[in-house]
Amino acid sequence: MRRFSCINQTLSSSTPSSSSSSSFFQLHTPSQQFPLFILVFPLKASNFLNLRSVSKSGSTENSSGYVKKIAIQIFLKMPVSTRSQFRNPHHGLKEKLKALTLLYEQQKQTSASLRNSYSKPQEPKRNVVESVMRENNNTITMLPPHLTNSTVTRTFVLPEPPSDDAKENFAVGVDKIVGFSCARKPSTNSSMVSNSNIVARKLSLGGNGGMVESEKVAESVIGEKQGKVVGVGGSRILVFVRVRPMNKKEKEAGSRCCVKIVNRRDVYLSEFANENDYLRLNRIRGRHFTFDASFPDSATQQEVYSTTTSELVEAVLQGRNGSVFCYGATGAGKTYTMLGTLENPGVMVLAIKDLFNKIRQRSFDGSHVVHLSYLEVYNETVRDLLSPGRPLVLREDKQGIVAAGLTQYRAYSTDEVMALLQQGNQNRTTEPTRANETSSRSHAILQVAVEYRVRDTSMNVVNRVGKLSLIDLAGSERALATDQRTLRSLEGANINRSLLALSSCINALVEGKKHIPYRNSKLTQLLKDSLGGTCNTVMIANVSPSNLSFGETQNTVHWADRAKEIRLKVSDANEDLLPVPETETDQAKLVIELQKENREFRIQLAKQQQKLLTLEAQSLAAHSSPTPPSAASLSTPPTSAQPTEKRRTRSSFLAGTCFTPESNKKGAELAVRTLQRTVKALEAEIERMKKDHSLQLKQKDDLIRELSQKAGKQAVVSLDEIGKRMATRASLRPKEPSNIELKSPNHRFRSPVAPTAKKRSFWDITTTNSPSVATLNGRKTRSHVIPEPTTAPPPRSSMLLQPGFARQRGNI
Ligand SMILES: Nc1ncnc2c1ncn2[C@@H]1O[C@H](COP(=O)(O)OP(=O)(O)OP(=O)(O)O)[C@@H](O)[C@H]1O
Repeated sequence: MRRFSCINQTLSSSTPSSSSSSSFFQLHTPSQQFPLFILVFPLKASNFLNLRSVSKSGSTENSSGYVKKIAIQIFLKMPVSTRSQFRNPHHGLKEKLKALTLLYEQQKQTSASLRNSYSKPQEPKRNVVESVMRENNNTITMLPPHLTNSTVTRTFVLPEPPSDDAKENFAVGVDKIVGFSCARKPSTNSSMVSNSNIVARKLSLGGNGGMVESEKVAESVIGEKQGKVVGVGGSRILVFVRVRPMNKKEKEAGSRCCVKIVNRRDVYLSEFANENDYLRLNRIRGRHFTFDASFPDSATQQEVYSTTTSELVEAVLQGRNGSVFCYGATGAGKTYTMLGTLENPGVMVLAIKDLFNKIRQRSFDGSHVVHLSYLEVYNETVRDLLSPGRPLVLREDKQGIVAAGLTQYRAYSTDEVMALLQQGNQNRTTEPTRANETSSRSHAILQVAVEYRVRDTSMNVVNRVGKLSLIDLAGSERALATDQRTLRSLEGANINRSLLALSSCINALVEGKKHIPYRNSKLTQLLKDSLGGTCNTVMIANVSPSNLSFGETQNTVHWADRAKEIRLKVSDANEDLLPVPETETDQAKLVIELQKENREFRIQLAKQQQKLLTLEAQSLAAHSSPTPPSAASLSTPPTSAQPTEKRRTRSSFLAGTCFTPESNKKGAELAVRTLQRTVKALEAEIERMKKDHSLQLKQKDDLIRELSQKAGKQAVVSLDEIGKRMATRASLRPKEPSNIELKSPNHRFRSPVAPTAKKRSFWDITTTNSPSVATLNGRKTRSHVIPEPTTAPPPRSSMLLQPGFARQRGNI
């Protein structure tokens, strides 16, 4: 018995906490001591070593053999059910699994508690399990009612957004499960913790697509500057991803967001699956991609345009080709991105507006001509959207693939283009499908060609043509996603066919194959220039945020990621040197020479003006001479006709002797004072002249009044007498020498007998025609005919009385 107890002790110490120890004790529950020995059999060799040592210490020889014997006896005495436990090979494994599960749970709880204490440092540490439970409870209250009944089994943790320059795929701990909300604002930690029956698996690296090696990034030609993606040299396609907002249908279906944009570039895809779907849970993968820029559902149309396309518009104006195309599942927002709505115009509209604005700004350097065409590829036929008719045939010429007979409209303004675009869209094939009410069933290509001529430095005429292709692809789709009706499925098949051809081309281009299968579809033929040619290309991948469209989203993002690797040929400006006729060259040369001459003259003129200003300044300084100007000179202000000689002599005088540099300041002060005095004198003179003038006017009016009163009293006199006694204002004026030439227009109204009167005035004409007026010296007038005033001197000749005459005071 002593030996047995020793063995028991040894066993207990060798298996302190393992599951085998627990089963060991369970087997001990019978009161007999025998079962103690039963466990000896499964024990390892080390235990036997212990046994041996015990037996040695207990001076028992061959103890193991003895023990074996007893054990066998006991074993044989055992009931069959108990014996079978030892034969079952899986029994130990099960126990091990149980122990591991327990260990895992413990570790999980520990990490949860650590995380909890990190996110909420104020909270006192508490039991790990309790903490996890509390989190879970929180989440339950946030879930929709149909989800709250489900069993809470897992904790979800949102990955910390990687820092801006993190180039690795995001990965969390092996056993962590991640998921995130689709709220526009960054979600809080608590909202990330989900316990529904839908679980999201950890984002893991999924194939090549997710790989963003540092070299790749370093090699990347993209630079991000103030939110703008800048392509350098356009050596590869720029790829962008745009997530549309969740629509009503998706919200009603209780779908969850499976796309998350981080740092404006990184896209995280997360698949959600029912937690009971074990097989699927094992297969699904979250993925991480990086693009040139990624737009969340809150991004505006303008943001998308300025980040993706505005650079292309600039390049088109320099004679380069550019194309933008949207790719994505049906209803993912391609048409919204390209066309937009009236309130939120899309890339096509914004690009055209921008193009015309830029043309207006730079129209000085050449004449721009804008041509526009709009076509669709529907069921593998090319149709003109601006003037619908028969299908068009694609031909290849030196410009590339062209649709023969396609209407090229010359556009002069943005409004005109808008109208054409609207007209084209009305002709475009759209049908409601299950996935989208206004599903585009065709690929639409709007092409704007800008042609302009400029002269280079050697006066050659250079013709530049830049083309911008804006492409709204039809949605890639599954037949189930649309309709099963014949026409729709045929459309779908054709759409998929062309998209498949597109993806084959992308693959071939990425792999650097010599043969690119452009000819597989009309779409790829038309996109040949955009994909592998000398063209700056932008691809916008549109995705839905809903987990119900996860498959389509993953496909789209996968292809977008592939497309990133497409290299483009270096694009030169499309320039042609045009032959210029000789006469035109001569004219152009003449124009240039004249312009040059003109410039020189302008410079000379500016210099002369400068000189004049200097002279005027000097003349001002001359006025500030120590001898103040005389009163006479003050009363007669200097006119522009004043001889400059005088000023020059003064300036030379100043420069010569009178003023030394020391006395300059004094002289300037003196000049200011003198000028002030001059100004005052001039003002006084003006005032005096004003008074004189008003006095003269008053006197003149008095005289007129007096004369007219006298005229009323006079009897009728003979015409001869009247002729002799007529008084006019002119008669009151001092007599002028007859040889003075009249210069002022007022003089025209003076006496018609004046030998200097050259023109007949309005007065002359009207009075000549009036029958009732008197005739003076054979000339009819409308003058005031008055009897001879007693005071007035007898007039030498008849005069016209005109208002507003200035006369000298002394004559009245
Ligand atoms: N960024 C967005 N903001 C607001 N609404 C959007 C956005 N993107 C798409 N939508 C809306 O989603 C719906 C489907 O978009 P749209 O028609 O552009 O999809 P699509 O990819 O062109 O589909 P299809 O390939 O079937 O033509 C439209 O009602 C559109 O207004």
